[in-house]
Amino acid sequence: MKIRDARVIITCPGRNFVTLKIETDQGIYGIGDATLNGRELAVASYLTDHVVPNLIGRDAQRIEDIWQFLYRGAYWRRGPVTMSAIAAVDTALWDIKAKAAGMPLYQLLGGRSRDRVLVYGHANGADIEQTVDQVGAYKDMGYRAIRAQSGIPGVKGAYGVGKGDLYYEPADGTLPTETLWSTPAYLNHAPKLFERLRDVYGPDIELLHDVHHRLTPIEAGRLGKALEPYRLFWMEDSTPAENQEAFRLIRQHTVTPLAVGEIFNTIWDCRELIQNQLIDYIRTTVVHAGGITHLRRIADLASLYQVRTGSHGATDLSPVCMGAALHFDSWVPNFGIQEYMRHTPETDEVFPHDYRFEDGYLFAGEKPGHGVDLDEKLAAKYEYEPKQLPIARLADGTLWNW
Ligand SMILES: O=C(O)[C@@H](O)[C@@H](O)[C@H](O)[C@H](O)CO
Repeated sequence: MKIRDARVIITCPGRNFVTLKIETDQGIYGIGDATLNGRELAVASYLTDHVVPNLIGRDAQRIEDIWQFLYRGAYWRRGPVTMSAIAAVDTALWDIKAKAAGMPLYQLLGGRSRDRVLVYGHANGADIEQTVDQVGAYKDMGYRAIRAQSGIPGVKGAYGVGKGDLYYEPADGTLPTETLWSTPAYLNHAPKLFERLRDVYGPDIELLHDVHHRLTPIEAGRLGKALEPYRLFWMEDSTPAENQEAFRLIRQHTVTPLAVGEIFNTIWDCRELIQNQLIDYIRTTVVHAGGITHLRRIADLASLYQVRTGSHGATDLSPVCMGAALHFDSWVPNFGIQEYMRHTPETDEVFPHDYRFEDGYLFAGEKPGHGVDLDEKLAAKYEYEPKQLPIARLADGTLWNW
């Protein structure tokens, strides 16, 4: 089965998505997500200019060999642009293989390890009471696990606070929006949010929180300790993770479970975190960590150390990534949870799919492949719009981590 054609399709039904479509000489095609929020065109060019010419004429069934060719063959390894491009090819090829076999993708991976995929949604509010109401709204929609974020008095544009609708989207400007950050105000505020949430909703609902890389390791240890009485499912990205060793300090101070990995691209970014048991959940995704082929390697390493998966699933990952992730989640033995931020109805229309949400769970569909398609005519109506993620500064003007 030879690759006859491959091309990149960019569409912006409210936000930008980059999709790779690979066609074979046997009429079967597959699609893969290549979206890198705020840097979309870099991956599109990497694919169109450097990857696609290498794909034409290759055997579409040799997924592993093509992965190795793109990773080793470029000489320049790793990085979000390279790995998102490789992921798009890999996802499209798994889609093709599963379609050719007439099987949903999870069957090819080894079959189901579970019937349904536990997901968490995002509740956020301008203040604690609004977040409390939003958590209630998510509970009413059936969610069993909810990430809670709240505005902080005196901190303009604190992370995770949307503009009041279900479809929070941080990449909101042609040039980055400037937000403010104050660690002392945040550290005083965050435990109060979770104290209130446990008072209102009791001990059973799963609560999660994203620190979004804002703290130093010792501050993260302090926060984790302060949150212990409220039994979080996890505390996410509490400190930047370039220095994996930094997590040892956090671990020494708290038993709040730790999650990290949405900006990781390869197994090398998390090897020490996993092998030293410094985290509980690894959040790498299909799209940013080299596709199903590489994600499987990361999950297998993690399983040796009882680290479970918790894939990133924000709206800047397209429904193609979500579809592939759900097949992966249905199979992977050491599954933890899947993030699920809803896409807008416009996005869902551009990417018809057979996964569905019910009672706090997502269900991968039974169609051959990963079950997500792209309506190219509709996609063409939504032109690319340059949009970047915000930045954060301290009150004195120092650039901080957004
Ligand atoms: O946990 C998450 O989902 C967030 O960290 C993301 O929304 C992140 O801010 C975006 O994916 C950035 O593009």
